[in-house]
Parts: sequence; structure tokens; C-alpha cells
Amino acid sequence: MRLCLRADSLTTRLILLGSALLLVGALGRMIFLSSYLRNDLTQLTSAQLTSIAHYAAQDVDRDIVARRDLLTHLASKLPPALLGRPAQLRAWLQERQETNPLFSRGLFVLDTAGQIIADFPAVPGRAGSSAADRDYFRQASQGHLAVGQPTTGRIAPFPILPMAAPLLDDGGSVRGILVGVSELQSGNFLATLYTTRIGKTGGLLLISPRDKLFVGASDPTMILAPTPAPGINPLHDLAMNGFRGTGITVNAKGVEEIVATASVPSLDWFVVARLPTSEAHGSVSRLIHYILRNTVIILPLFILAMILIMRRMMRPLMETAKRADRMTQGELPLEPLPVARNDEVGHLTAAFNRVLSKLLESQAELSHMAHHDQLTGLPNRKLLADRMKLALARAHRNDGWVAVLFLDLDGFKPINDRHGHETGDLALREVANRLLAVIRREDTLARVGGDEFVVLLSDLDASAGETAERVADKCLAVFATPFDLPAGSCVLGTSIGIAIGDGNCDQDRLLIAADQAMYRAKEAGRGRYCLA
Ligand SMILES: Nc1nc2c(ncn2[C@@H]2O[C@H](COP(=O)(O)OP(=O)(O)OP(=O)(O)O)[C@@H](O)[C@H]2O)c(=O)[nH]1
Repeated sequence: MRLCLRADSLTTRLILLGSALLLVGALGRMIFLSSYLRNDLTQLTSAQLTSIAHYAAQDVDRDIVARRDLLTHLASKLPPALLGRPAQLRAWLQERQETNPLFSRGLFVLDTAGQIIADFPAVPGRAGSSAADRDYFRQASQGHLAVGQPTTGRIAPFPILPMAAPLLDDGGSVRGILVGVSELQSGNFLATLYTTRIGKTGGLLLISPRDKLFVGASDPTMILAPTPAPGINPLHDLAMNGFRGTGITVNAKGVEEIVATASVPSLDWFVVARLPTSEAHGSVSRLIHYILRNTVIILPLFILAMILIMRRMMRPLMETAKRADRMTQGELPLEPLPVARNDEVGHLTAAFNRVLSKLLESQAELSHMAHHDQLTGLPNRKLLADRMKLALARAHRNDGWVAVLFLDLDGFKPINDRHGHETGDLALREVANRLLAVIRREDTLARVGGDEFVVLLSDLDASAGETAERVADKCLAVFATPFDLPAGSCVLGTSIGIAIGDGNCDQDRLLIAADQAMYRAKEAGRGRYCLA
């Protein structure tokens, strides 16, 4: 049986509903899962970035502290007498530098006017030049160790960090300044910070709030670039003012990032570890694509499976409907349908069968009513006509005979008049019962009028007349006994007209002949029979 997917069919609706639920489920999973995972990944990434920023800040701090300690130590050990002897001073610097080359761009000494007295390694043009304008000179002149502003070297164009320590005499006065210069990207300084990548496009930043500079960055274009002006990046502004923690922000290039900040303890610098959210949430996008792809693959399979399942489930229902249809069109007899399964379709089929059996019962009742007399339950004139037709056909085939006895009650009307119709009805029923008792089972007793009965005797032989007279005698005899009715005992009689016919007789003429014979019996004094 073919299953048509019509727009108004239950199957189509169920498939559409199922598909809609599948899509809504996938959509729901995408929305709720992606939101949940985004939050989760943001927290996880923030924690990881915090660790990275912290470790990077510790690394920077270790390098700064090492240089600060070295410079302080060298300044304390530099013999004051060497300040007036540049050649010896350079030799002293060389010895120290070769022993511990932390300051990759060398050491030099300034006099109190900021003039470079000696340097190592000797850079052409450095000795004799002035550094009086440099911030570290001004700070160190005050007697403090100074970390200068990271800058691009005057001699060599590399990002450098100068550090300066005052050379103090015994009285604590500044006699000169020892300066150490480190190339920021040198292998023993911050090279790792410059080359570290977080994810594909994330990285580290080292920021000096005092100098409003990016000291270091994974992105080379940002090295020594000025930090954004306040108001561009709120989280950056907070960090510049001392906030340390994590957050999501949009950087100056318009990229949304997860960032974590950590302070470099020995300076006011801080490290920023950053990762674009698009990268951090990359697995969410992949998951959404995965769900979408799966849904696109599953949906047609689901629809196909639904069609097959629905076809299987609906087959009994459709077969039931088809058979019911054929029954209504008269192609199949009205019979109970087979109940295939004990499910809703089975219940529907069983209900249909119950309706059908009620219908058959009503039909049988109607048919009985159409062919029987309501009062006595005897065949009526219509059924008698059918039976006569059959009896005459058999007689025709067998060369047999039929006899019709037409009975009209004598004295019935006075019972009605005297005792009422109900008593008359009881009398008619009793007459029917008494007559039924005297005829053969295969003969027919019919009520054809108010107090008129017909006895049809079929399959008679040539002695049909004698047989009919014998039956007429028996019928007369049943009236010999008075009728014992609730209203009292009543006497009834009957007049009988007999007509005999063979297979060639017309049934109406036979009945009329019997009727006329009955009238002759009436006229002859009632309570008797006459032959037609
Ligand atoms: N109680 C009852 N009476 C009926 C029914 N059908 C017809 N009758 C009555 O039966 C009576 C028949 O009339 P008649 O044939 O003249 O009655 P009768 O007294 O036997 O007269 P004769 O046939 O001339 O002997 C009428 O009074 C009808 O009203 C019925 O179903 N029940």
C-alpha cells in the first residue's frame, strides 16, 4: 500500500512536527551550549592567561632585579680614583663586563655633568658625548638607582633599557654615575617575552605606565609604541591605574580579547597576556558547526526513518479504512475487520467492529420488522409472497403442488368492542400460537390482515387437496377450545378458503382464489372451509 505524503495527512504533520522538534532541539543546544561553553571557556582562558602573565612578570622581574643588583654591586666596587683615569676605568669596565655580560649593550660611566668618561665596549662616538638630558642621569644624580625610559639606542637602533647607579664617595656624595645598557630583545633579557605567542594571534605585552610605553610586545610593531590615550580601552585605562586581574576588552584595533594583567614587582611595569575571544571560543564555533552539520545530515535520515516507521504504523489503519470504504461501496460484505495490533489502531478497528455489529443487529431487526408482523411475530404479507414464490418455483421444478389456506376469524370484532384492543391483541397472539402448533415446521403461517391469516403448505404431491383439507380441519379444531383471556373466556372461530395450485400458478391469483373461497365459507355459515 502506498503512503501519500499529503499536506493534510497525519503522517505529514507528525513528520513536520518531529523535524521541527529536531531543529528546535539543535537550535536550543546551540544557543544554550554555546552560551554555557563561552562562559566556561572565558573563565578557563582567564585563569590560564593569569598564570601566563604572572610567570612572564616574574621572569621580567628576575631579569630587572639581577641587573639592578649587579649595577649596585659594581657601583659600590668601582674605585673612585679611576674616575679621573679613563683608560683604566674602561679596563675595569671591560673586566666586569666580560665577567658578567648582563648589560648586553655595555657599561659606561658619567661624570657629575653627564659627560661619558669611559665605556665598554667602546662604541664610536659614545665616549665624550653627554647624557645629561637622560632621565636616568637626573634620577641617579639624586643618589638613587635609576631605571631609565626604554628607548631606541642613539648609537645602534635597538630597543634598549638603560639603568644607572650613583657612584658615591665616603661622605655619600655623587661622584659619577655607572650606567648599564641592556638590549631589550637580547637572549639573556626579555627575548622570550617578545617571541611568546598565545594561541595563533594572542601574546604578551609589557607596559610601563610611568613612561606610557609598550616596553615589549609579541607584535613587533608595538614595541616602544605609546600606550593608547585614556578612553579608548577601558580595561587598559584601569590597568594603567593599578588594576590587576582579568577581563574582556576591545583593543585599539577593534579586536575583542580576553586579557589578564600581572605586576612586575620591582618596577611599576605590568605584563598583559591577551588572547582574542574568537580564538579562545574557537571550540564553541567548532561545536556549533558540528551540531549544524549533524543536524543537516540527521534531518533527511530522520524524515526517511519517520516515513518508513509511519508507513508501517499507519498500514493497518489505512487498510482498515480501505476495507471499510469497500464495504460501504458494497464490494465487500459487512464483516468485522481483523484487529492486527493491540494499539490505538487496534482499538479503533475494534470500535469500528462494535459499531458494525450494532449496525448489523439494527439491519437484522429492520429486516425482521419489514418481513414480520409486529403483534404475532408471524411472517407478514411480504414474506408470505417471497415464500409463495419459492414454493411455486420448487413445485414447478418437482412437479409438486402448493396449497393456500386463507383464514378469517369469526366473531373477533365483538372481542375488541367488548374488551378493548389489548384483549383483541392477546386473542390474535393466542390464535397464532394455536395455529403454529398444528402446521409443519416447513409450512408458513402468515398474518396478512387484521384477523386474517394464511397457511402456505409447500412441496405437496398430487394429494394436495386432501392434505389441505386435513390441515384446515386441524385449524378449525384449534378454535374448539374457548380462549382464556384476562377479560374472560371468549369463543372464536374461523372460516377458511382453500386454493390448490401447481408450479404454473400465479401466486396472486392463488391467494385471491383462497380469499374468495374463504368468503364462500363465511356465507355458508362460518366455522368451515371451502375449496376454491
Ligand atoms: N385488537 C386488534 N384488532 C384488530 C387488529 N387488526 C384489525 N382488528 C380488528 O379486527 C376486526 C375485524 O373485523 P371483522 O372481520 O368484521 O370482525 P369479525 O367480527 O370477525 O367479523 P367477520 O369477519 O365478518 O366474522 C376489526 O374490528 C378491526 O378493528 C389488531 O391488530 N388488533
